[in-house]
Amino acid sequence: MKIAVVGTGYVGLVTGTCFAETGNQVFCVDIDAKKVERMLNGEIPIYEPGLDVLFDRNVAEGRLQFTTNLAEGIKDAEVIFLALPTPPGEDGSADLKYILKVADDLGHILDKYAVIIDKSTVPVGTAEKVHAAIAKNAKVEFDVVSNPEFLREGVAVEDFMKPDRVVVGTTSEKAKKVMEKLYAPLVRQGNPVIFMDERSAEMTKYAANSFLAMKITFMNEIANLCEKVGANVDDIRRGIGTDSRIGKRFLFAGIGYGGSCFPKDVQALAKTSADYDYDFRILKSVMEVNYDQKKKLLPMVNNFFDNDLKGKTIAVWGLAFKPYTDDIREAPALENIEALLEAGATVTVYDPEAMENVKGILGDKVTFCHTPYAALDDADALMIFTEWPQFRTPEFEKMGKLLKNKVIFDGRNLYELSTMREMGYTYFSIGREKVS
Ligand SMILES: NC(=O)c1ccc[n+]([C@@H]2O[C@H](COP(=O)([O-])OP(=O)(O)OC[C@H]3O[C@@H](n4cnc5c(N)ncnc54)[C@H](O)[C@@H]3O)[C@@H](O)[C@H]2O)c1
Ligand SMILES: O=c1ccn([C@@H]2O[C@H](COP(=O)(O)OP(=O)(O)O[C@H]3O[C@H](CO)[C@@H](O)[C@H](O)[C@H]3O)[C@@H](O)[C@H]2O)c(=O)[nH]1
Repeated sequence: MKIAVVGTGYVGLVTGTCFAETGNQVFCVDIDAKKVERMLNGEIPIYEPGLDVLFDRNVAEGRLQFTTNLAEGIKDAEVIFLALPTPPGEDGSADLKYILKVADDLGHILDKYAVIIDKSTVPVGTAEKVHAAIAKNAKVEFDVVSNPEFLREGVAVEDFMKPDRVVVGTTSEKAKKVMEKLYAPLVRQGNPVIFMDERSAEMTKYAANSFLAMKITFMNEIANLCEKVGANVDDIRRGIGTDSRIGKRFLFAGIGYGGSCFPKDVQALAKTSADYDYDFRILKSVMEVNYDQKKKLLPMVNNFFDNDLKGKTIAVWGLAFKPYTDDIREAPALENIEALLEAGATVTVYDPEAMENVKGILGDKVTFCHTPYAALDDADALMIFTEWPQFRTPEFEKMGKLLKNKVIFDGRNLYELSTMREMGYTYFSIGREKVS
């Protein structure tokens, strides 16, 4: 098929590359001329494991092309993906200006039937708005379909190529046939394309993200209670996760959820609820608890140093909001580092992928180190914010020699309490007893 992808950010690039890999002819369109220039030079603009290989192959074999010109990109395309940003507006609702601008442009240039696909996460009613914006000027027939994306950063290729399900919202039989053809190669392993109307598809995306954010938040609250009653949240996770009605995934207590999706999508669903005069109380709690959870380690650090961080050096392992990505959007590490700096501490940091992005924000306010151990040299304590695999089995003896105090504040529960005890560390984690 001939496919156009408008917006070559995270989702657009994965969508375009994966559809090229399954034999389609894909044109990616982006307004960012520098980004397009880099891609035309064969450079992939994001870090995502496994995507580079597919990107290189499909560019080399001519199935994946790039342009800044919308009319060139959509020429003869049967489907046009809109993978554009939907950042939170001032009132928390998803800002549709990028999508509606492209929709308006499409109305002027569409010259044959095409299915326009909302791939971005957009509130209920957006497909109708996109339809109206195109229809204002369109001279040809077209359909607008809602097809939300469920991929996770870090495992995006696997999620896209082997989706648990594909959700398609359309009430047009013609568009349904096109969507079935489009997704046939991806769902042959037996996972379904679930068809529904546009509004239900739009809600499904917000319901999925909000449910997962709630699941994590529930475990974070259980963790907070575990600390008070003397129970271990990891045991609780194993104890309840084995119940197939609950499931093992997304039960890891920690330093709060971050990233480009959960925070903004929970907020946007709350805004939709308010718009429709519905008081969605669970969502409000999820947001409140997560706000506090992200700062959870700070009182422990302050308390350990008698509320005086001036002159102290805190080493930080992990900046990305989760492993296998360089994405730092809403990453818990960032606001904790800001608080440490504010309190007068010096901060040394290490992250295998995200340091370049953090340099753009913190500049020389922190010291960027080339190895995890370099960050520990003469530091008073270690804080951990991202569960990169290389942090899981470090050399504790070497760490103990580098650190001034053998103390770790772990926002990801990476270590066994027994190991920490044996190695003589003071160890704070989430929802488990303190080791001292
Ligand atoms: N990042 C994820 O993991 C993820 C997963 C599922 C869904 N989503 C949703 O997908 C959407 C896109 O997210 P993202 O992370 O890929 O966004 P992004 O900000 O990384 O990328 C968006 C791209 O759109 C481009 N753009 C803006 N205006 C344009 C225009 N007029 N014409 C062409 N290109 C234009 C930007 O230059 C940028 O490259 C959002 O709604 C997001 O909520 C994201
Ligand atoms: O048990 C868990 C699982 C996740 N997290 C945190 O939750 C956040 C989000 O993690 P994850 O869902 O893996 O990352 P995203 O790439 O943001 O993916 C989410 O957001 C995407 C954008 O909408 C959706 O497409 C995905 O389905 C959805 O999982 C991160 O801060 C994680 O550290 C936890 O704290 N505990």
